[in-house]
Amino acid sequence: MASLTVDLTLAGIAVGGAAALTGIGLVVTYRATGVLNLAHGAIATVTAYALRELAVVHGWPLWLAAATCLGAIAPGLGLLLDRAVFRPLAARDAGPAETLVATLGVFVTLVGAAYLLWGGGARADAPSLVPWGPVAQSVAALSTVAVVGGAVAAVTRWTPYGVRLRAVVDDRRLATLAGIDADRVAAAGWAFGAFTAGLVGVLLAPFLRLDPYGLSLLVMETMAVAVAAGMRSLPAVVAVALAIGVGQSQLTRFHPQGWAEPLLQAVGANLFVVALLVAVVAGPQIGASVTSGLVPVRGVTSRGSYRAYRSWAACAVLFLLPLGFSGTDLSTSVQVPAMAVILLSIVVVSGYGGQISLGQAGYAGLGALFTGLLAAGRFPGVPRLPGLAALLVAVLLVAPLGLLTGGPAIRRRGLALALATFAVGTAVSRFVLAQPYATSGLGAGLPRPAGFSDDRAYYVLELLLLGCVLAAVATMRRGRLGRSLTAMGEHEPGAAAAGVRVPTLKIFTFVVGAALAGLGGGMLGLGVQAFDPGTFDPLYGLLWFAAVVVFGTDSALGALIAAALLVGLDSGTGEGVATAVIGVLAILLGRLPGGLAGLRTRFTAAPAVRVSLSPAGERVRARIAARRTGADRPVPARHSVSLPRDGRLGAVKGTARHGPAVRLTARHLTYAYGGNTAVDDVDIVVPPGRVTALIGPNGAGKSTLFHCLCGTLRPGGGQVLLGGRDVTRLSAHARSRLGLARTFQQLAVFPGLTIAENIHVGAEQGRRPDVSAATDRTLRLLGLDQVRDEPAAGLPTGLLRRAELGRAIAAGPRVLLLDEPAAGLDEAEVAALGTVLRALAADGMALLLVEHDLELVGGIADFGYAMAGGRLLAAGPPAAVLTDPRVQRAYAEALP
Ligand SMILES: Nc1ncnc2c1ncn2[C@@H]1O[C@H](COP(=O)(O)OP(=O)(O)OP(=O)(O)O)[C@@H](O)[C@H]1O
Repeated sequence: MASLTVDLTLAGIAVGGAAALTGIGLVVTYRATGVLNLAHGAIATVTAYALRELAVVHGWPLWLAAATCLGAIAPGLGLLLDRAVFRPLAARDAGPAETLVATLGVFVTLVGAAYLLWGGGARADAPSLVPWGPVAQSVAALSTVAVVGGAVAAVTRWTPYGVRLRAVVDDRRLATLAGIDADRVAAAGWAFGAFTAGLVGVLLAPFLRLDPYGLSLLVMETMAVAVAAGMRSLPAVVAVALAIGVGQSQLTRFHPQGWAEPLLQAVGANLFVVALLVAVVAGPQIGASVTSGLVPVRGVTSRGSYRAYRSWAACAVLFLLPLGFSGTDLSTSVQVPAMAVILLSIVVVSGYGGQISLGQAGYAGLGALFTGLLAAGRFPGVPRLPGLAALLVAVLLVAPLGLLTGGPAIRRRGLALALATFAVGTAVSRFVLAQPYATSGLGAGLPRPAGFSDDRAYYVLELLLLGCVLAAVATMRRGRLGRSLTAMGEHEPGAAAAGVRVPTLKIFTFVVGAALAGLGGGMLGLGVQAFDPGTFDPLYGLLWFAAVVVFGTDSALGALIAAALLVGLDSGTGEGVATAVIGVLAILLGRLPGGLAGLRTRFTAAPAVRVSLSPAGERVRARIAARRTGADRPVPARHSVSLPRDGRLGAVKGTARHGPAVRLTARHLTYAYGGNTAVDDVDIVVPPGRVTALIGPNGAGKSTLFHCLCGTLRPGGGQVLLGGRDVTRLSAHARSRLGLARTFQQLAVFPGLTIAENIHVGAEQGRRPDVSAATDRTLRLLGLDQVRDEPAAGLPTGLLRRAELGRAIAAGPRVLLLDEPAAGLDEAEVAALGTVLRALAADGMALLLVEHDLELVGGIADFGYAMAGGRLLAAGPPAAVLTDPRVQRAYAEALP
């Protein structure tokens, strides 16, 4: 017994050691570059194959092959990735979403390349650098971890590189300004990270299957240890890795009775997946807290244009083409509509809702599994159902499971959400799809619906279902739902401030996404008449996501083309080609803002002879031009876009619609960031019919107080009252529905919507009966009626500030909080803004103005508060506050 315990512990240490190496490599790369390298596992796989190629195929001595692989190939690959992929992204300040897609692209490319070069079968002859036996392996693993971890600690602590690394980690821009070559630091980080990946690959390959997908995925799962350690602490990485490794092997000792045994075995075998799930769902947020749309690539939104109709017609011909083939064997073609429905599920979640989902393969697999079980009469408590009914019931069963990823999405964003959805997809695959108790007997003979048993008839049925899905997806794009989704995807806090019920909408998109993926999976299962868990491997979740992003995340047409490409390439040229092609395209995307959709417009939007278009056509052209340049777009000279100084202020009348005037009150409000108290026992009152100003030097705590008032931060102490109602614990969107509106310091407009649509979003969330009239009135009031149909993307800042203000006031708020509304406006615009704000106050609205423009404050405020160091310094008439010696001293002290 004791020897069993020791043996299992040693085996666990060997696995934990490999996971620790993965974690160390990931953390170092992340700290040096800000990139969580999802391709780590693929680099491990390629290095392991390279070692086998040199030592086994070409007969090199093992030490020479290992030195070449670990000393040259793996770090060289890291350097290549740095130069070719990630440095260009860093140079143009690409967002976390683009970087994530690039790492996925690298992952998919390397896996596809490994597949093409070395085939898909598992290799049992990977050479081992470590003698067999648990003692030797665990000693080797521990000593490697000690050497690598110790070297990293020594380098970061005691060498000039370490100092530079720490400076870059703290503040990359500042470090660069101080003369540090951040690119070299990043290159070293990539080389080291790839070296550790290679080390893990060559250590693990002999003991596991060496196949392109399996090893890559396995190493990816072990990134749980880095995530659990908050991507920071190396000792924590090692401790978590060893604990999971040992726990995993010790679990193999337990053999409970009945259903618990396979479950326990599955938990044991997949403990890293469980740990990843727990770490991303319950652990700290990793990565930047991204506040804008996560998925950068949007297709051309010239919906309704001639070119769009032409593309759709071409696509329809492509999908109808197989029906013209002679014979009845369409066994490959039947996979295309099913795949298209699965990819459309990603379009809904990521393109429309702006949420990253890497786990759609899990839902597709569940759809196929449930369809099979229902059709075979093996679903517990449900009688055997005919094929079509089985498919539809399966969709209904899968839909609520969308909560599995929708739930984490409420609190998680960016990288954390990507990992959470990946972990959910992997867990579904491992705990359900791959379990014999769920799937036995479904390998073959899944019956198609009666009357659709031959390929041709079934293909027609699939086209009908695809048509229904396209119609449903198109309705999601329109009207209030479409605007709310776009707003949420492009600026989540902005959408919440406008009153969009962000958590509900997120759940909704994930539920619809799960239903569609389930439908596509079921169609695929019926199409190939078998349930194969391998078809829904978690890796496909990554590949399908990359494919959708490459063809324009919000483009339904792109999803159809991607589906045809994925199925067609693999069946026509051999498996692995589609993977490699999609991977390369995803990498290229980083070099081509706008994605393939952007590429399309590049060639088609600039005809040699410029034909003059109708006004609508010109708008599309302008929109395309903006996408190509990404620059601020000049506003057409013929438009009058200045703010009205007085003439149109009649439009203000009745702007506030949320009922009687109220005051906003903060009592003893306190907020601390860790140990730093940014707001300290502050009392303020914002009465109706007045402009109240809040001033103070940089770092005074104004923004933090502002966030506590509007609900984006939850104060640590004190109360916020709206009228008599305590709203301290209400979310931002709930406060907005009670009549509290806000603008943002950093512009919060929705670039994918027109100026009028931006304002419409605010008006319709305010539940006004007169949404269109309120939108028109607001456009007039702010002098925006001439640019109402211009897309917001790329318009000048002054106009966008007004559009944001318009969105806030169109909701008919009773209290309006403005965070530096004059930033980016010229003198005339500031003066006109002041006139509008005074008119709003005269109409009964309560306004709070956080502003650095003291002239504006002195000119329009009725009452002023001054803060410094988190506390109120002075309160009273603006002139008195501005000249208060304590306030002047605080400003003087804050000067550099
Ligand atoms: N996200 C954060 N994490 C940690 N500390 C923060 C954070 N945001 C602000 N702080 C700190 O809280 C204090 C108050 O910052 P705050 O941004 O509220 O001041 P402010 O008056 O709005 O400044 P500014 O006019 O420059 O926007 C500062 O010391 C700042 O460094």
